[in-house]
Amino acid sequence: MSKAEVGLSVTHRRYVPYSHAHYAGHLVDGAYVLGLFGDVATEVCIVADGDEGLFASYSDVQFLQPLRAGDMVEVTATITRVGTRSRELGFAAHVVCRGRPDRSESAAEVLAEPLLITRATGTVVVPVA
Ligand SMILES: C/C=C/C(=O)SCCNC(=O)CCNC(=O)[C@H](O)C(C)(C)COP(=O)(O)OP(=O)(O)OC[C@H]1O[C@@H](n2cnc3c(N)ncnc32)[C@H](O)[C@@H]1OP(=O)(O)O
Repeated sequence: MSKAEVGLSVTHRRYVPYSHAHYAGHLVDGAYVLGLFGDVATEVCIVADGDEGLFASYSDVQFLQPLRAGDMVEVTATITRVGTRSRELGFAAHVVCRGRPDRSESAAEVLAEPLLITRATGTVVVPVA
């Protein structure tokens, strides 16, 4: 039986390796964050419906701030609508720690406030219960 309900959420936290730097200033491509959203959506589907689910579409994606190699990023997916087999999810990615190369090569700090870098809305589809 489905446990899907509005408000159910899952959070993942991950270090962004320097191997993923893609642009000047060690910026990471936007697709990297969408990959993280896919992973956290998968766990939502498992928790709610006992299946990995399939990502059907994004209705909105906003890249609000850059993500950089060396960041510690937290991604959250929250169910915002429950259909028969579809579940609409709201996504947010926040940087919680960031490097301080001005201090030393490996210096880094916890940000005073998590920095919202990406927001999205998407729909996953699960099998019939
Ligand atoms: C968790 C993350 C996983 C991934 O990242 S997987 C990798 C990327 N995704 C894929 O490869 C998926 C490829 N797409 C598909 O296989 C199919 O395409 C779907 C399984 C997603 C849907 O196909 P079908 O099962 O035949 O859909 P239907 O029976 O027409 O509709 C079932 C429910 O799904 C909603 N829906 C279908 N397509 C979309 C869409 N494009 N955007 C939003 N919703 C969609 C409908 O409305 C309905 O909803 P209601 O059950 O609540 O009534």
